[in-house]
Amino acid sequence: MHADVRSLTEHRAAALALAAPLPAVDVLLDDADGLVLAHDLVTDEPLPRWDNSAMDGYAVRQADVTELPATLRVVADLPAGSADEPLVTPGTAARIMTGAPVPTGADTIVPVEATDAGTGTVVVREAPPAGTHLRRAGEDAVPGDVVVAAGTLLGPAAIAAVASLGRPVVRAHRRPRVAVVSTGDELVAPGTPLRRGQIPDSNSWLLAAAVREAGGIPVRFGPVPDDVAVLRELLAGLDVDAIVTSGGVSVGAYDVVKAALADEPDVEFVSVAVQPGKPQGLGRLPGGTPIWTLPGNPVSSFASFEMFVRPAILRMRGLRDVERPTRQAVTDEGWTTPPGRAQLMPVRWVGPDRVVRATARGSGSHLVARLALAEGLAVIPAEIDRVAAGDRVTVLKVSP
Ligand SMILES: Nc1nc2c(c(=O)[nH]1)N[C@H]1C(S)=C(S)[C@@H](COP(=O)(O)OP(=O)(O)OC[C@H]3O[C@@H](n4cnc5c(N)ncnc54)[C@H](O)[C@@H]3O)O[C@H]1N2
Ligand code: MOO
Repeated sequence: MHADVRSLTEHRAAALALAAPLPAVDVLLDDADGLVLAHDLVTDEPLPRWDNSAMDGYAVRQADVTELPATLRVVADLPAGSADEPLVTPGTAARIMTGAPVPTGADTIVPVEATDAGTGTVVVREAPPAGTHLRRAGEDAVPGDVVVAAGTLLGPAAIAAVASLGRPVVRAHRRPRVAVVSTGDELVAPGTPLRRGQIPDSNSWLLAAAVREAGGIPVRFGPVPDDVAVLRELLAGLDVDAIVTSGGVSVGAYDVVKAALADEPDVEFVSVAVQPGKPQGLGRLPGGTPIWTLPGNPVSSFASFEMFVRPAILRMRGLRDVERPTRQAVTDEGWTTPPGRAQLMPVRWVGPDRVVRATARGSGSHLVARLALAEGLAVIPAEIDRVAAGDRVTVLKVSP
């Protein structure tokens, strides 16, 4: 392998090394969904906070219901939320609803279905063993327990756990704001009439959606012309956490991204032994903002984002696991792969463990329309020159 060619793994590590979890901020629970908790959330109270009833029924003393039927005097009525603290003495019961604190003296809950549902007195026909239908203080968590660990993605269940501790605010990593800049004189906004040579910009939309899907906040620019001064000015004025560009990084005469960043000491341009996605750049701008410069071919942009940018965004959000799930599959068809380069082949499922290429035309980096069929990227190692029908491949699951 040529000295300035990097392996997919090496470039991925370099891309990820640019990212660190963003600072934590206080976030209202309403806004916490999808953020990542920045510290262990420890309870200082038991959960449940007190013994409470798991059933609508009667709180009784077990000794009073050993012989059945038993008639007990009802001394209290305890809906959920009741602050009453009655005493259940021998021969008495308290009517109680699910969630109400169990009164002192009672050790058993008799469901209403096992009684005559009386309010002055109650006849108990059947009684469960002592302790039944009682939800004990601390059986969910005791003081000092980590209820939600740092690094947890705050989904519905984790947010419920936070709320149940009585915390209206959590400290979570803020989402990265990621500028997406597509470059190329040939590009116009979708909807603009095309003259010969022009095409609609699709990468800024692709990358903005990919940033959002990765949990970042995209700030989309594009298309930016092949003008070094314009691009430099745009990049210098950005107030974001990271930047992704598309286009202008190969060896063409008008490769604007490469030209604009050529003198940046902390930005490097390399060839990566992968197809699609060979020409790549990455590094930091003078203020420290990480930048990944992806090739302009749409499938190359897509695959490069998957490999190099998505994991970095996940890390900035505070996630520890930044990998896509993979699945082993058998391919129903064969294809050739470029010698000495790993291949990222867009595939779709044709059975639970079987894939074919998303398009029969393969991994061609311009096949943007057919890219929409891709459900995964088969990652074919650089040493493999040919994939045969029936071969096992590792598939990165990229569709939601
Ligand atoms: N002589 C060589 N030519 C090329 C090489 C090489 O090694 N030697 N590498 C090829 C590979 S591989 C790739 S990938 C591309 C990467 O080129 P750039 O990153 O400089 O991208 P552009 O030249 O700007 O564009 C390439 C292609 O993609 C289209 N494009 C660009 N931006 C968008 C966009 N936002 N939306 C839709 N389509 C876009 C553009 O029109 C070009 O067709 O270089 C090869 N060439
Ligand atoms: O490596 Mo390029 O990304 O194939 O078209």
